[in-house]
Amino acid sequence: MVKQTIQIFARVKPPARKQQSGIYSIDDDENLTPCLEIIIPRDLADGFVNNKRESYKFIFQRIFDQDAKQEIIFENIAKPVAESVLAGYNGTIFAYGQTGSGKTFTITGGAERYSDRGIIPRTLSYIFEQLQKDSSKIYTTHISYLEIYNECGYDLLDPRHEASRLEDLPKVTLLEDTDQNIHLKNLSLHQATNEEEALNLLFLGDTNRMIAETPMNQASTRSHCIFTIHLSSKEPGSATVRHAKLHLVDLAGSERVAKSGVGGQLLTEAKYINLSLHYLEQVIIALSEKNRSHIPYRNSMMTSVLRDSLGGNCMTTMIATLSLEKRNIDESISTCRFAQRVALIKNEAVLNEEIDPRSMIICLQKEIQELKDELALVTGEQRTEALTEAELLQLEKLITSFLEDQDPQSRLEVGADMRKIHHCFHHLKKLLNDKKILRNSTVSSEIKEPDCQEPVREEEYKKLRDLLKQRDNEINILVNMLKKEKKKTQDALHFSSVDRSEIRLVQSSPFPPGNPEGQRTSLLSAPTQSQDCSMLRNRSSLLHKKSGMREEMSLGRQEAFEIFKRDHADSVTIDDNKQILKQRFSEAKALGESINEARSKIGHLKEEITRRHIQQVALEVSENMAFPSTPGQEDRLRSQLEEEKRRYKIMFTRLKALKVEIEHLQLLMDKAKVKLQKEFEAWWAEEATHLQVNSPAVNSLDHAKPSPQSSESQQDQSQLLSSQSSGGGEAQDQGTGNVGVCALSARKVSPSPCPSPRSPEQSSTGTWLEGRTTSSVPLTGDSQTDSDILAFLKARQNILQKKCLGSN
Ligand SMILES: Nc1ncnc2c1ncn2[C@@H]1O[C@H](COP(=O)(O)OP(=O)(O)OP(=O)(O)O)[C@@H](O)[C@H]1O
Repeated sequence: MVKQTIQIFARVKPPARKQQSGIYSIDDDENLTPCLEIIIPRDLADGFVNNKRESYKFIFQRIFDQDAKQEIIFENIAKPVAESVLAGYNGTIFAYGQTGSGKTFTITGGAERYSDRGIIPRTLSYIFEQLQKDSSKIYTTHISYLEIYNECGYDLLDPRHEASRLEDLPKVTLLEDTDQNIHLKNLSLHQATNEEEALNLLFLGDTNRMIAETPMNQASTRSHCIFTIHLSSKEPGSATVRHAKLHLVDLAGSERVAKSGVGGQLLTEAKYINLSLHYLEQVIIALSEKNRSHIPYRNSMMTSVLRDSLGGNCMTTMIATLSLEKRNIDESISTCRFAQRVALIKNEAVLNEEIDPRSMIICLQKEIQELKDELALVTGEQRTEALTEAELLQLEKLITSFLEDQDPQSRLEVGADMRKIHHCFHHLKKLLNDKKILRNSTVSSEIKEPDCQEPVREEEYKKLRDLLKQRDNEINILVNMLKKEKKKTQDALHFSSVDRSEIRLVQSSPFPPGNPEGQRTSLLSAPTQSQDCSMLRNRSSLLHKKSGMREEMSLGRQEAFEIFKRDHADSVTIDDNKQILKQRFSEAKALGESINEARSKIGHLKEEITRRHIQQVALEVSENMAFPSTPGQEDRLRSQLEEEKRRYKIMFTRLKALKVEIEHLQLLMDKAKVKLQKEFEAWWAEEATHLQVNSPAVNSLDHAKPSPQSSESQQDQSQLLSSQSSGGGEAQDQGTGNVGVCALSARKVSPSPCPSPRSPEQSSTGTWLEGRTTSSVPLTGDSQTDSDILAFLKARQNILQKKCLGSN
């Protein structure tokens, strides 16, 4: 058992804007306990008569200032917890802090750069790396991802679900067994056999979370997310299994409301906006008070799920995330105070071992049989009828195989039947006697043998002796040769088995340049390819389904999306990541080629060394004399071989790291795309509604719909579409009099007066609907599509207007 208080760390987020100095200071003298001092600016402190304190000090295990990199956070906070999980203890890391203070950044990571990976992906990477290294145990890893919003649990990893709202995800409920253990009903567990599979699950959960988020529920701020790695380990042949869980928790924003509103005191206790955080605080207070017998875990779902992590069987770590800006001072002090209380909580972590039921059943069945046999013997329940011929034959076979078995532990199992036991003894006696007689007869014949032989001459003896000696020498040489060859084969086998698993990745090169998406599967090792493909399929269909995006976009909508994408702030990140991906792919391709070269060089060198060896030994055997080997040449070959192996290892390690980076970048890009599409859909819907509300013409379109279009108008329409899709220089077209049809249409659609000049024809026709609607606006007759077209035209016009304004 390991007794430990909850470890508390603080992380200060870099400020969004240039920070006024002097709000906090960190004292992290190595010999002292690290201390964070928050200094209240004078103007704030003066305003509160009752609270003249100007600074607050808080002690933490360690404080990470603004410049602390994600890697440092992982190494210092998460790695020790991951290590205890690998040893079989439960672990929890939770981030606590106000909205925007960096909880998600710390736990999951930033969405822009690979180096911004947070604790979850880094921990997965570390755990799978360790599992690969340890061949003494059989490990199984499962992942679950739970979101708690408004006291309801949702399974973020349900792959079948095509939810676009949080409420559509499977609901997770709590069940408590008679031993008061909490079980989560409906929370799916997914096996992950390697890092990639686990990362795909993280991506699936994050995407579900993002898609389900609406401005109303603001899931990231108001909900808690618990990503759990379930690890089981077992030694081969043993019935004991160890189970450990690692919860990585991103809590909701810890904002409070002041009890007495504006006039209230700064820094006094205030209520949480989020109810389950309020219950979490109650649990923490109860646990930190001595002699409290009742701990109110059951008040909320989150405290019930994290029951073991808080004052139970778990190694728990809290990260207080702080956004130390002037306006956040009170929230930051609340966070630190909360952490100080948490630090008082003692946990007792034990190894969670249990007996594997299947192995247990086999052991018990064997024991029962043995006991039954013993009982039959003791109670004298014996059979009297003679054994049949078949039974006797069967018994003799058993005895033969028992005698032939080299294992000293082997047993002759005949059951609790005295007839069989007696027959065994008889048969063994018979065998023994037969052997004795045989031996006697051989010895007597051996003694007689010399009598029948002629006396051998002295000379012949000498010759034979020499020949024997020579043969002995030959045999010795050959045996040595054989031993060396055997060792080499073993080495080669070992190396090639390492190679095979490693090079699988290299062999699946080449990486066709310029198509990063298509390269994803080529980077995956063979056994997981099918799984990954299905993951990818899931992922891409998720992009469409989850974002509510139609599989097929109309041309207009596509064009609007292109413009939207181009102007979106995230497009820079996506482009940057695309560039980085391209670079990484070409680096991986080059590395793959070099690795293949190194591998074939290693093969040639090995062949050369073996060939030389065989030649030399063969020469020695045939000439019956030792030839001095040429050590210079062989040493040279060997050192070349070592050098190539070293080079190979270095390149391979780099390729592996590249592979992980590429996978991660692809996930980041996928995520960014989902976000972009989601935002586009929202904007599109908003534009369409706006248009429908503002323009009576759209409503009247429904009535005009069924009129079949003339071939002329159809031609108009196709011209219109082609001009739309050619895109680009609409703004210039306006000025040349060669007005683009879209621009013209857009002017017509606009419910508000367009800033661009109207043609006399347009002025005379009045509103856009009058007269020319169906011939110049590309309507299809389908109300949904038509409203899409109109929304697009409107949006397009808005953009053009903005552009005009911008250029003016
Ligand atoms: N240490 C950091 N370094 C760089 N950027 C950071 C850091 N911490 C947070 N950020 C950035 O600050 C923003 C807010 O962070 P984040 O979303 O992690 O906050 P949060 O506490 O999870 O908020 P919420 O409670 O709303 O989920 C993000 O854009 C994030 O990338």
